[in-house]
Amino acid sequence: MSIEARFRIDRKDFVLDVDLTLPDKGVSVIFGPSGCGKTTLLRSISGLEHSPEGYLRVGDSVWQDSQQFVPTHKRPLAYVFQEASLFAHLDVQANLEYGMKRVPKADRKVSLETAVELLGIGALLKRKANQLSGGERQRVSIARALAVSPQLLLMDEPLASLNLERKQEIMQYLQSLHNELDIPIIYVSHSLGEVARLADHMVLLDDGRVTASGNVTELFSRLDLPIAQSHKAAAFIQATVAEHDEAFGLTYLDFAGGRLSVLQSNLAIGSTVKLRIVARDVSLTLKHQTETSILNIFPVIVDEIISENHSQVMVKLMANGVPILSRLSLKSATVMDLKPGKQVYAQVKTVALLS
Ligand SMILES: Nc1ncnc2c1ncn2[C@@H]1O[C@H](COP(=O)(O)OP(=O)(O)OP(=O)(O)O)[C@@H](O)[C@H]1O
Repeated sequence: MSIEARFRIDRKDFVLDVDLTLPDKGVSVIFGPSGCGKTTLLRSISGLEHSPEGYLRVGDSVWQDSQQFVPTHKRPLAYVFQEASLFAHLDVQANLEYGMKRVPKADRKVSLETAVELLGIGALLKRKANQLSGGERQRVSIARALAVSPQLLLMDEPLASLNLERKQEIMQYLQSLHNELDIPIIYVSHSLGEVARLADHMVLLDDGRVTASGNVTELFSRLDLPIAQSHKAAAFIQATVAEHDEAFGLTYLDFAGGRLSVLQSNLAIGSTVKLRIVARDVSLTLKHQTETSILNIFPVIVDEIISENHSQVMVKLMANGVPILSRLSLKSATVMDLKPGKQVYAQVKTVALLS
């Protein structure tokens, strides 16, 4: 089953007009510039915004159609905002129990203990909410959202008010939520870093309209979308931890297109990881080079080339079906006579391990 959402909200200077199908598993990120309607879309899903002609189905439950509009408080969802909104005078435990008590026992799929453990807040339970740091407050808000065992979790830039260090820390908790819970998450963000680490599905929103919606790996490698034109353009791939090489301090990762190495990690053999390969770190050669310091080399087929400006091109490559991007000078592309269908070798300078 999926999530199906159709809304039209008319405001004086802004129209949200969307027709979306989202997976009912994993994290779907709504991504777009400030003012494009991300929060309005999330509010429409929650029922805080009423689009008269709207339609919303989550799995097999219809929350809105021409006959009915389930009010927000009756929708089995949880909403995490940018700023944590906890009861300042209550301790963390009481804050967590507050929402949970409204949920009938039979519907409690996430126990308080699980929520506490997933967000690492066991040591904070007796602390008053106004004695927490910003990052701790946000972790408690997320745990409180989980404790109501929602069928859908909505998160509106939950990391926006935190500094980089706190962001990284909470991101780890969000990743483990994603791995361990079966609750679909719709997550608003305007950070490509968050999208890269958390998203399975991405919706690009621009001026109230959906410009693309699909699997993250696929959207990041689409040359017609603005993400491929940003200086951070990158490919995201899944790989499996194959081997640790103690002698050289490396870990080998296998993906459909070959074997990659990263600095040795303590990841379990056989576990799945997400990797980022930035387009400007990928160079191409016509022959397999052996006299090079670059370790990560694999064959690829040129799929598409677009010119970015008068001196630079972006090349989409396929490594046995896995898209990889390479940003090159126009001169290199011309000298190598790159064209769709040509087989070349990708040399990757840096592979970043995201999870
Ligand atoms: N209550 C409101 N009344 C009228 N216009 C509003 C209201 N809330 C938002 N808007 C306008 O609707 C448009 C979409 O706003 P929205 O908050 O959904 O964008 P956003 O993509 O979430 O932005 P940001 O990333 O800055 O949070 C904007 O033009 C905004 O000014």
